Amino acid sequence: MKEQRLTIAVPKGRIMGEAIEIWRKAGLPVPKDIEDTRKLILTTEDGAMEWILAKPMDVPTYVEYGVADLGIAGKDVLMETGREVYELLDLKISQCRLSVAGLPRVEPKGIMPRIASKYPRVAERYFREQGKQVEVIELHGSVELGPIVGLVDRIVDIVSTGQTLKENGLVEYETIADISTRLIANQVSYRMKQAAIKEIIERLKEVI
Ligand SMILES: Nc1ncnc2c1ncn2[C@@H]1O[C@H](COP(=O)(O)OP(=O)(O)OP(=O)(O)O)[C@@H](O)[C@H]1O
Ligand SMILES: O=P(O)(O)OC[C@H]1O[C@H](OP(=O)(O)OP(=O)(O)O)[C@H](O)[C@@H]1O
Repeated sequence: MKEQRLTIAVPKGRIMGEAIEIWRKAGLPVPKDIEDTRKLILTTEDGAMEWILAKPMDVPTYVEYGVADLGIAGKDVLMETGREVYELLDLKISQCRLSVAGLPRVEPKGIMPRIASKYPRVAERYFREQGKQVEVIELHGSVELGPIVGLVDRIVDIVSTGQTLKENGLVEYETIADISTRLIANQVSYRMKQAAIKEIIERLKEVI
């Protein structure tokens, strides 16, 4: 594996813990001190892999441009960014769904209902495919606030346990997609570093 040193873009935040766990279970090297450092680039002790710690939504960007050979990204992020990367493996972690939600028993108003989302492209596409004209308003978090404060009629957001919706008096109307975390690759790296990448895939497959 030494001749084929790999760089992987890993999302900071909730996926990272689970990704580290699956990586360790597969017997793959994880940089020392990864859980308690502010450093953004870390190398494994054997020098075989470099880990770039990125914002979840930015992981496919590093991979498409080839500064990372591999990446770990939610299907939601892949759907939203539409980056040209190969999706190699479903890691089956951080499982959730992307849904349409809103206040109970309240129908969308007007000819252009408003939709709030951290996923504006996914939301646009979903309603367009349904033949519905909507105005999508991009928010960067706490999206559930949207319908409560009267900003929007509906939200498109991640639902996992449903607790956030419930505690904020919202209900789920439709599921757009089931979401889980994927291993992705740069298209050129996948060809040039095939041996090292395949070894990682095989080891991960054994523990998924
Ligand atoms: N409640 C949840 N339960 C399970 N998985 C989730 C949940 N929310 C998000 N995810 C998955 O985890 C990924 C990363 O979520 P995380 O909250 O760390 O990112 P983020 O909100 O985009 O982070 P940041 O706000 O720091 O950019 C998402 O892209 C999605 O695939
Ligand atoms: O169904 P649940 O288990 O309650 O999980 C769903 C919540 O988790 C995510 O939010 P996150 O914690 O990432 O915060 P955010 O609103 O800042 O994105 C998502 O955007 C929902 O708000």
